[in-house]
Amino acid sequence: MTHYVDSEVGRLGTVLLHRPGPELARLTPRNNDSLLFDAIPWVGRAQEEHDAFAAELRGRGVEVLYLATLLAETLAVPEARAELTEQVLGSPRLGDTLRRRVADHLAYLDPAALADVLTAGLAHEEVRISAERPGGLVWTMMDRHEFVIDPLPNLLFTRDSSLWIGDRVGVTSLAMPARRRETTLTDAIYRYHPRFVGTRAVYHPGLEHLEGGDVLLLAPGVLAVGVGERTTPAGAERLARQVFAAGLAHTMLVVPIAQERATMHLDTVCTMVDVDTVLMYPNVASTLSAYTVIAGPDGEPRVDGPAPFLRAAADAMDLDQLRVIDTGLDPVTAEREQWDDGNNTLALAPRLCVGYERNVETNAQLERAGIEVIPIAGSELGSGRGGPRCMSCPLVREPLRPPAG
Ligand SMILES: NC(=O)NCCC[C@H](N)C(=O)O
Repeated sequence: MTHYVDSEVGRLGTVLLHRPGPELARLTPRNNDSLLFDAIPWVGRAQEEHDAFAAELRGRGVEVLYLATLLAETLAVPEARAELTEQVLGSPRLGDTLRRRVADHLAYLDPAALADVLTAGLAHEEVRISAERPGGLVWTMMDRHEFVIDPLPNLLFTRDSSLWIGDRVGVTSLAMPARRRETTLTDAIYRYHPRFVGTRAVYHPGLEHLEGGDVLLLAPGVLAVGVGERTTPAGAERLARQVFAAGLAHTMLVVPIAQERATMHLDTVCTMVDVDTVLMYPNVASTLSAYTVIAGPDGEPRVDGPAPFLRAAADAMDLDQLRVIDTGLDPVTAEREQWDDGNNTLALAPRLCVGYERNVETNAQLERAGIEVIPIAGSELGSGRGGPRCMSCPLVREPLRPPAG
């Protein structure tokens, strides 16, 4: 099985999604902020919206892989099961007595049920405690609203926890505590699932912070990496070293973005909709800048700039200029639609993308510019602040440059 991605827009062949499940039902007004959701989603409706998104992809010939299915299949491999179980049991929050109770609880679960616990977490009242099997001091002193294993509601945003560059997978290094455990799951899937045997890695979670939503494959050999609330300058430098050493890219544009929630990743303000066209938040289009990083002769990354992002990108991509489509017509509409992930489109092919239907102005702008938009509902999915690009991790795209050999 060859997985290969060298652009944002080559015809999409295979994508990894996560159908939201019981982990969303863990969200409450007490924990939604720390779990990075802006509201409490209606779980059933979020699932319907997600199923409709997946159906649109399948209807256009895209193979949809589900993270929970891959995880359950991965957990059938004894080494993977042992590793993922040890990881959650290794939490210093548990203490020895509660650790034994949780270990017993997990030991009886079949792979699918264990996958549920690893994604939805384990609530205080779900641990089997009795006079013969006491919870000990930690369990007794715990608030009943606390989790023994934290849920992962942001797994929905598969874009951030892994990414593919060429034929290599990068398992990222997530910055926010609420998301860190996600990469233990993606890492295990790529290392143990039979589908990925022989896959080489270009990044791993022990490295500096880097999130997939910050990485755009502008053209074969040219990456853009946002640096802001999530990805750090050190993460961008590390990725540059890794991709240059592996021969996966020759140029990386490092793009500073505001360190705030509305612009948490580069793909919240800019996505590609054609080989030479980006959809961009107009309030930043003229001010975004970029440092151009290339591999020096000694292998050390060499840094130039900053220069205006659009200029630097066009130069790196060997274009006269990069075509820009604005989201929204006036600043207020633009700000509203950016917040609702208007910029966060998923390209299925050049000039064909998926976008949230609510971003009426943005979608009209795209259509006027000759880009077909497949509108999907996202009133519930969007409560986690992510759109179609955030909710998808492409594993196969038709190459814009055929793979060497
Ligand atoms: N690439 C993206 O912009 N992903 C959206 C992630 C949303 C999630 N609630 C987060 O705060 O990390």
